[in-house]
Amino acid sequence: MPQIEVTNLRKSFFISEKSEGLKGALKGLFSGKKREIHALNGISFSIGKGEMIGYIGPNGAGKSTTIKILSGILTPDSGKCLIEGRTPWKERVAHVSGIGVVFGQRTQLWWDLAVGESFKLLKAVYRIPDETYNSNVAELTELLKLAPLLSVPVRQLSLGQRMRCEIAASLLHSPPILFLDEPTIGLDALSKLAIREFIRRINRERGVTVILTTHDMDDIEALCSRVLVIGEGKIYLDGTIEDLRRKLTNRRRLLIETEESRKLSHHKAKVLSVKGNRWELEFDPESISPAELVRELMDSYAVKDIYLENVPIDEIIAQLYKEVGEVSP
Ligand SMILES: Nc1ncnc2c1ncn2[C@@H]1O[C@H](COP(=O)(O)OP(=O)(O)OP(=O)(O)O)[C@@H](O)[C@H]1O
Repeated sequence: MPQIEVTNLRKSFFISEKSEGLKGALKGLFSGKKREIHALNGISFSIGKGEMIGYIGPNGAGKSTTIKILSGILTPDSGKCLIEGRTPWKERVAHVSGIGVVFGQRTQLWWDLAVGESFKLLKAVYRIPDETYNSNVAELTELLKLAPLLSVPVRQLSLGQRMRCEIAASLLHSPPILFLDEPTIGLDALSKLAIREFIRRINRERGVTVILTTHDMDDIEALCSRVLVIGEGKIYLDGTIEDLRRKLTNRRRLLIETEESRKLSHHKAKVLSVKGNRWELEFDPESISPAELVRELMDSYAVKDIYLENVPIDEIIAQLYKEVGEVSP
């Protein structure tokens, strides 16, 4: 049986209609005119224990709404969701002991308390036994390098430091499932790598199921074996990154550096860019194999260096988001 089973979830919001300007805003406030937004339009998926899922989609697609329903914060209008046999919004107390949640844009820590004090409060909130708490704090402190931060008030932490503490806080009660909503937003490259490495580790070593929403495709490529793409409140694709690539493009790129200033061309490849003697070509591997293309180019030009690559995932996702469209409020 899947650990998470979501069937036909729907959720709408009503927002006040308003015209432009202050006058329009005030008029909208009092006119009572409302417009319905279908944030989730009947989504279904199931997730097995220990999976690491990337949940992606354009702004306003319904990602955070899904995570809020899965964590019991929001109640859907209709549909089913069973997580380890529980319905999140009906059995909230039992449910929160089995999940960890991190919202990158919000904190679950107490702003004026030192991090260590926040952890102790969470211990009380979740009724974590001493032994579990002590061993988790020790392990998380070591893995996320929290020792110098435990005595610092949360409001004095940098974003990257706070995010490490947020992730530790979400795991203090050893939940088997972790929801991460944009955990690397605004972080520098080094902090992102540290957080990624940690997520990979708890997934591998503790078998924690991870659902990760992010706009950072490097996060997804580095971590997720499976992606769920949501657009206009519906699941648009459920598969591997390779499935995503294949569905949207089969084109490949070749970077080639020559030792001559002659213009480079090939009838089965399109030149995307030129910088000095460095050429970026795009081709369809069904019309010419990479080996054949390389051989033909090497026969015709003095080639210094050559590098084959896929179309970058960011470009693929940008193309995908154009297809699924942004949900405008
Ligand atoms: N509390 C709310 N009241 C009214 N509308 C809402 C509310 N929460 C979400 N929405 C609307 O529902 C839609 C889905 O929002 P949601 O936050 O789930 O999107 P998202 O995929 O997480 O987007 P982003 O990538 O921008 O964070 C949007 O159109 C949003 O404006």
